[in-house]
Amino acid sequence: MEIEQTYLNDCYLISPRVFADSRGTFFESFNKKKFEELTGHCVEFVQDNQSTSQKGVLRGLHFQMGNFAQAKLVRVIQGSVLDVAVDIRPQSETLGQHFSLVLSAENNKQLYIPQGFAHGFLVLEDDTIFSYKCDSYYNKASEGGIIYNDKSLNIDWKLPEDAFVISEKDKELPTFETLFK
Ligand SMILES: Cc1cn([C@H]2C[C@H](O)[C@@H](COP(=O)(O)OP(=O)(O)O[C@H]3O[C@@H](C)C(=O)[C@@H](O)[C@H]3O)O2)c(=O)[nH]c1=O
Repeated sequence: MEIEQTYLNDCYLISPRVFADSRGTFFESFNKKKFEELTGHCVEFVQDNQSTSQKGVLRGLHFQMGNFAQAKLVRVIQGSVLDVAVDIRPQSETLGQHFSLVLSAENNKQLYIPQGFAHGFLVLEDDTIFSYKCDSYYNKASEGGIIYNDKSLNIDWKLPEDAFVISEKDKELPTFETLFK
């Protein structure tokens, strides 16, 4: 397993070591001890989530507030997404900045998104399966979000917006400025 710090503090890119043989492949999708040794961060994941989506689906940008803030370890099991993590920690030097990358079943990359970030992804292939671990339980009352096309965040989603499929809830999300005014 290789872990690289991204330019956003505490946000890590993880590349598992993949073993291939005549049967297929094997890799450790999570190893708590190695993760903690390599990042210096203690993690206690309590919930695993999985979603399936068709090409063009955009989920996000989401976070949970207060005591229900969630760190997430995200990956793609089938297909591919453009994954985006936005630093919304009020005291952070990189407040409002984001990190994005393609996560796919082919590259097996994972992103560790710490608490205090908003997260979203755009699905790049039909029948994509997205899987993630969270260190805090889902709590509907603590859900927050930012509109995906927020002007100040300026995220390049790489595909034309008119093809996006977005939930009614996500279309109504506030701007970054509204949250941080
Ligand atoms: C996130 C979540 C949703 N649900 C329910 C609520 C709702 O009826 C249904 C679908 O929920 P949503 O529309 O919020 O699903 P989705 O838009 O996929 O939400 C997810 O988006 C990505 C970007 C994230 O980062 C996640 O943390 C999560 O917020 O599933 C749970 O029961 N547990 C959960 O942990």
